[in-house]
Amino acid sequence: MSNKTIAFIGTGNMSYAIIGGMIQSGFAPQSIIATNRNEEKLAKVAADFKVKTTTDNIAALQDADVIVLSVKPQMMAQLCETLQTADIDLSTKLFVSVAAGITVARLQEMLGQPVKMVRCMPNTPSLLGLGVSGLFAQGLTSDEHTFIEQVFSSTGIATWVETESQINDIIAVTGSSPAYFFLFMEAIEEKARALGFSAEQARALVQQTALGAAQMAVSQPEISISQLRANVTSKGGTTHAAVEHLKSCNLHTTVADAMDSCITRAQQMEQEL
Ligand SMILES: NC(=O)C1=CN([C@@H]2O[C@H](COP(=O)(O)OP(=O)(O)OC[C@H]3O[C@@H](n4cnc5c(N)ncnc54)[C@H](O)[C@@H]3O)[C@@H](O)[C@H]2O)C=CC1
Ligand SMILES: O=C(O)[C@@H]1CCC=N1
Repeated sequence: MSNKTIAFIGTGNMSYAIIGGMIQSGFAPQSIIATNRNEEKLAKVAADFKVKTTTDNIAALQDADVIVLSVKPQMMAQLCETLQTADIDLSTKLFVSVAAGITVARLQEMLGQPVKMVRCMPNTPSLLGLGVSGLFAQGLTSDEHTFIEQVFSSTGIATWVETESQINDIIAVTGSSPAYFFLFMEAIEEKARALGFSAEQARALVQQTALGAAQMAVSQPEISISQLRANVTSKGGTTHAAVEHLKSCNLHTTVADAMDSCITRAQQMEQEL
């Protein structure tokens, strides 16, 4: 494993998940710095992962080789302004932004110089080593490329895209999509409760079924997902009735439209921020 130090600036949900995945896969806690302006959030990261923590972004910037910018997109300009005014040579650092809707060119503008920048679009299952991260960068050394790949493949699957605009597609397909699955689970859970199952039973039933379905897809790559569905669906049976209802409500089109809304929103943010 590389001896680079990596700092996560703005360690909230997403960076917590990435750090968790890194620690689980063997990164040394002392090579990771987590910052937040909120001491309570840092106390949890320190207790859970034993990484270094600080509320001082500039100290983290000073001490790290790789800087992951992980604040909400709307907070990014303000953060970059403080980093830019620190008396530190930013050209010696490798930056990674996990923010949706801010281009490399705009991030460089926010930092006041053409720093080396990786766009990364991770997702929260990274915490369990089951994440997906889309990566885009230009001009990395092979050492930098290897390090970034080590970090993000430690949290699950890491996949490089050729054009920056594909990062917006990755948001729709994997960055935001855990929420689509949770929404579907919420809907089943809600109906299970309406049918009389206790809250505890409803939760256990829905999560075990989601896990089982995902695990069946993962463990049998030779079987298409639509075939796995067909295997549950007896002709003229109960599943058929439910699936036909979902199809009659245009589920496929609805999902595709939702993913287009996700991409459109990322493009709008690129203009706004
Ligand atoms: N949550 C998700 O599923 C995903 C999020 N992202 C991206 O990750 C970024 C962070 O999102 P979340 O982790 O969900 O947000 P979050 O709000 O949970 O975390 C951001 C943290 O940054 C801290 N913060 C804000 N300004 C700061 C500053 N100047 N210095 C130090 N700390 C500061 C906040 O206290 C907060 O805890 C966003 O840009 C988002 O687009 C990307 C992929 C998935
Ligand atoms: O909702 C968002 O904007 C972020 C990016 C992908 C997941 N969460």
